[in-house]
Amino acid sequence: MSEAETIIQMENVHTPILQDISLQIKKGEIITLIGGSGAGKSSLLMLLNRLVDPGEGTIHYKGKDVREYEVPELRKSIGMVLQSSSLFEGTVLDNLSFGPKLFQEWEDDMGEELLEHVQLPASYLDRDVETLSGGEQQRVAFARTLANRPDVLLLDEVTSAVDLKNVELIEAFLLEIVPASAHAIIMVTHDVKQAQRLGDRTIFMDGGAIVEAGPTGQLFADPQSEQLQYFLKE
Ligand SMILES: Nc1ncnc2c1ncn2[C@@H]1O[C@H](COP(=O)(O)OP(=O)(O)OP(=O)(O)O)[C@@H](O)[C@H]1O
Repeated sequence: MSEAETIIQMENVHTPILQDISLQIKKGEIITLIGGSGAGKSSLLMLLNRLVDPGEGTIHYKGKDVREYEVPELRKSIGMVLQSSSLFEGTVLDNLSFGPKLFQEWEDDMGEELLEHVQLPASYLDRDVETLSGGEQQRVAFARTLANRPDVLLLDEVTSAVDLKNVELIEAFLLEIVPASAHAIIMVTHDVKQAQRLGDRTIFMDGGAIVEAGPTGQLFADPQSEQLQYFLKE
């Protein structure tokens, strides 16, 4: 089997919050990012789509420094979904079509197709987003991000405010998306069981640094650092 292509490479990145972050993410990987509150997980995600730039070090996306991309182009290709989605006022269709219309890529049958991915019926296209449940809103937020056909998804606590049924649905389509379109997913989660269910590799952060990283099964079965051992006991 040929070696999977590196899609993201961070080298010795420092910010006021993060210390010496180096990592490599390959196409098709799901990376789960764990660590206590304030460990720097969200800060790391924000570097990847240029919500923050490093003080020192470099970040390459598809072989090119992220600072060489136009920001809208980068954020189209590296999509982000947060814990509580901030959908725009209006209908589901308004939300789904917004990004693709900016890039003249909207086609009429896309709405239905996008909702299918997140298991919502086509009739939802005309629903005002305010009338949806929290879990449904979160699924629409995913569909809105997927509408831009991103190659990488950054997910920050995306299931922590939804019920179990929606957690299961979201996890199921995440596991489908990666093999179907070779997206890489970098996912912050407080739920270590979720990290184990989804992650190919897991990164454990503490104090703004990566303390330990490795194949998920191995990391949980045999944590090396005292910090991770302590974190898993909590
Ligand atoms: N804009 C900011 N200005 C100053 N400090 C910040 C800013 N954003 C984050 N921090 C601090 O940086 C540290 C890391 O925050 P970050 O949100 O990345 O952690 P996290 O691991 O995602 O935490 P949580 O799990 O609680 O969301 C925290 O101490 C936080 O208070």
